[in-house]
Amino acid sequence: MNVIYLDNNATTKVDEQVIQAMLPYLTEFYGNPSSMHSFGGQVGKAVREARAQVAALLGAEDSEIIFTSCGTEGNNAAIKAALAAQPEKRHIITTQVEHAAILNVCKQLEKQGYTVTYLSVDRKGQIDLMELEAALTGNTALVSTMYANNETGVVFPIEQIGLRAKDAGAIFHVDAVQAVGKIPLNLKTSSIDMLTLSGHKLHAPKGMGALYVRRGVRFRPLLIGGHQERGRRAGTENVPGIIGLGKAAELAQVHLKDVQREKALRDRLEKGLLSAIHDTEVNGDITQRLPNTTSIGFKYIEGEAILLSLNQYGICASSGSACTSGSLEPSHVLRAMGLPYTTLHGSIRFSLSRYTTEAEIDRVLEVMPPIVERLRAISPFNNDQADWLQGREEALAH
Ligand SMILES: Cc1ncc(COP(=O)(O)O)c(C=O)c1O
Ligand code: FES
Repeated sequence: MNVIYLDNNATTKVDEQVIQAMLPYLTEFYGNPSSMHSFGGQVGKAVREARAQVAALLGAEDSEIIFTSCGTEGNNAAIKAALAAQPEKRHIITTQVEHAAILNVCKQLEKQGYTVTYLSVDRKGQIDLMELEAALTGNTALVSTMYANNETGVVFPIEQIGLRAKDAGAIFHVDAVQAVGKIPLNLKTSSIDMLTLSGHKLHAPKGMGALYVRRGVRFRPLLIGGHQERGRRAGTENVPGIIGLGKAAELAQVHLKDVQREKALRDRLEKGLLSAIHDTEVNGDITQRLPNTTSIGFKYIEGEAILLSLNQYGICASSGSACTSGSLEPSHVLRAMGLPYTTLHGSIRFSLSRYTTEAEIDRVLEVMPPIVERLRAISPFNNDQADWLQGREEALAH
């Protein structure tokens, strides 16, 4: 059975050209980029080229790019660096809908005496800039928000957040793991101080990422050791991974030009599902959204049951973020948006990529209506019980 892969926000297929670019650095060019001999030196040159490719995608200087082991490392390093640079400040602002690689770091920092403001989101998944303004004080070291949400695709008003953070003298970090390669970026003209990206979301391998640190922003390394990455990230470089990320960045820049095709397929899927299946709604702000993502709530049924049924057709989607999907807890993102209980549990995320075809979308449109119909027929939660369930949910939340 052919797999129809619509879970690209969880991870993506490594591009064939990325693999080809990497291969020589797993075989013949195994030198250490820091070595004095030219055998290592040629590897160092390739690493410099990859850095330039990543910088070009972001509109950054080469020297502003630090290679990391993943998006999670980038986020950890950015937060810790921002706090270390301003030890007198003890306040952080983030949002309720961040990835675990931000939220769990913040929770740990709270235990260490920091105060964290978790900005709320509205029903569309958008933050309130007034709430941000009210939260900012002279004690705020860092504002860290995501560029685009991994579950809903909702894009935050990044520059408006950044300008407010800068006015208050805070460092502005952006987790752009889901945005890079899907939205054009130009960090030269941006208020972003630090930005995280992850290779495996843009057709490079897993376990590879980068952190952008604006020139002039004080940075303290997370990993201490050798002088690699200009002393900002110790450890012998993951050369094949770096070469792969560079190539993936170059390809992403080309692909950004025809992202409309992907968006058109996403819209076709969304419109098709909404018109064929009643009691269905799109979660999140559809005017400010990634071109590849749709999160759809199918009322009165369980998302996990839909996923299992889709799985039988070889269709991969997701009910929340891959990291938390084993937990059966409703998504913290959809919860923060205040979705009703009945939608919260029946929400599915479809995330497309440049490999998605029209035939694949049509196949999903073919199989989804009967799946939902069958599950609803056996669902104990019919319309009458929905109000009772919502009431119970609210009671439990208090
Ligand atoms: C928004 C966001 N931030 C951070 C991460 C973590 O990236 P990585 O898997 O490379 O650690 C992910 C991916 O799971 C993500 O979606
Ligand atoms: S894999 Fe995307 S949220 Fe963890």
